[in-house]
Amino acid sequence: MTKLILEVDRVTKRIGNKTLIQETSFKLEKGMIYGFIGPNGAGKTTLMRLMTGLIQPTSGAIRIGTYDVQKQRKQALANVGAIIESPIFFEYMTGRQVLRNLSRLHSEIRSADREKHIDQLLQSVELQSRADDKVKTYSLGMKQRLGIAQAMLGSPDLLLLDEPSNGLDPLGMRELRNLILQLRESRGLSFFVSSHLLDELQLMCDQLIVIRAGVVIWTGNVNDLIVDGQRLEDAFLELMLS
Ligand SMILES: Nc1ncnc2c1ncn2[C@@H]1O[C@H](COP(=O)(O)OP(=O)(O)OP(=O)(O)O)[C@@H](O)[C@H]1O
Repeated sequence: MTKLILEVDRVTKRIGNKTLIQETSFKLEKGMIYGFIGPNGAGKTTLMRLMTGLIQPTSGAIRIGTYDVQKQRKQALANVGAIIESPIFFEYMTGRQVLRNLSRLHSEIRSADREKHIDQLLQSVELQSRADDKVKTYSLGMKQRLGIAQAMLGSPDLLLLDEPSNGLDPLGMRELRNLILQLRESRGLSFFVSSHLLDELQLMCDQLIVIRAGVVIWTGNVNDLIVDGQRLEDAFLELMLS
């Protein structure tokens, strides 16, 4: 049976007289990789900020598991990790120190389990051999992987990644994609990934959520949008022009 992880329920966000997100609803299920696409300014970052409780909806609700993000913020967010905008680390710390520091913000991690949890995370993102080097010596891809380890502190079911491939070279992109696919496989994690790099999304996503001018205009299986070996980019442009 599919397990519902997050539900966006008729969410609207207005700032001043501008409607950033309008009456938006969708559901995310366990073990799925969702691509979140839309033109510049469509509202992707705004919706991801709403989903992680960084800003409040004007109306509607966001539930994670059975918890309301607004009313039961702490319990709701225990099940979600996020990288919204690029992760910023203290570059003079080692990767392990960064995770150790941030782990203190997670009361659900028992202090006796902390070091083991951090070791497992470093291993999951393949940073164990560089764990005790300073972050300033890391490549962008390694910093992005450390960001994923940070988002996985406390073992959430869902990771929200806002444009994670930005700035990565083709090898870095492939490593990130393989990491996402492997974490879904080994841990049953779900991912919600926004990106303008549609070829990249096509290689890893099961489902797509398409937003235009604050309104979700298409949700469904990637293969239902793409016809006969078409590129996602072409299907997306057709949808935008329709
Ligand atoms: N605090 C704010 N006050 C007013 N308008 C805002 C605010 N934050 C975002 N906007 C506007 O809301 C719209 C959606 O912005 P958002 O950053 O969510 O889009 P996006 O889809 O993430 O874009 P991009 O692909 O360029 O990153 C834009 O028109 C933006 O200018």
